[in-house]
Amino acid sequence: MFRIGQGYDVHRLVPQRRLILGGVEIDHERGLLGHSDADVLLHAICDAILGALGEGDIGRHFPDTDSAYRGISSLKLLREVMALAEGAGYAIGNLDATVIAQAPKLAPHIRAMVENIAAACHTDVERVNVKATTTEELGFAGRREGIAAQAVVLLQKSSVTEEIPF
Ligand SMILES: Nc1ccn([C@@H]2O[C@H](COP(=O)(O)O)[C@@H](O)[C@H]2O)c(=O)n1
Ligand SMILES: C[C@@]1(CO)OP(=O)(O)OP(=O)(O)OC[C@H]1O
Repeated sequence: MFRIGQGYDVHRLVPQRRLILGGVEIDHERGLLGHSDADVLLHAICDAILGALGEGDIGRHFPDTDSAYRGISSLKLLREVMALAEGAGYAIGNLDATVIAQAPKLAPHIRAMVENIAAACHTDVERVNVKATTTEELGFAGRREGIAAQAVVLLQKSSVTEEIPF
């Protein structure tokens, strides 16, 4: 009836790439490098859902050797992952994620990220939480070399989610 999963991802910050987090394009002097749009937050969420389903990871479902995924919006990947969950009879119980970034300041963008994630997962914004933290200038994130994200997702059988409001 319940399945829990966690996800973690890191992407490198480089010049001349767009910075997209939670499906939101953020004005910044560098962006994340990847085969897709490198949306590290959505990748961590995809992995958490896949983990809850016992379905491996994002690289297994969307290999970075497949040109179909070059530059793809990770919102599309999240919708596909969610379709797998729904096909197995699951809906989001709740989802919590943290973006680990020294910069830029993400607080002004969090609400838009939550709305994108909730829409892609066919759930209410009340079931989705996104946080941001720096690492106090320690480590790769602190040196602004990359951005990391982690996520935890609880999946519930859809029948339960319909009966029990959040
Ligand atoms: N990239 C970030 C990082 C953090 N925030 C917000 O600032 C708060 C304090 O961060 P600490 O790392 O000093 O704990 C944090 O709780 C976030 O609200 C942010 O907006 N963007
Ligand atoms: C998302 C995919 C899509 O090809 O590519 P990347 O953007 O490189 O992201 P990563 O987190 O390395 O996961 C692998 C791939 O699934």
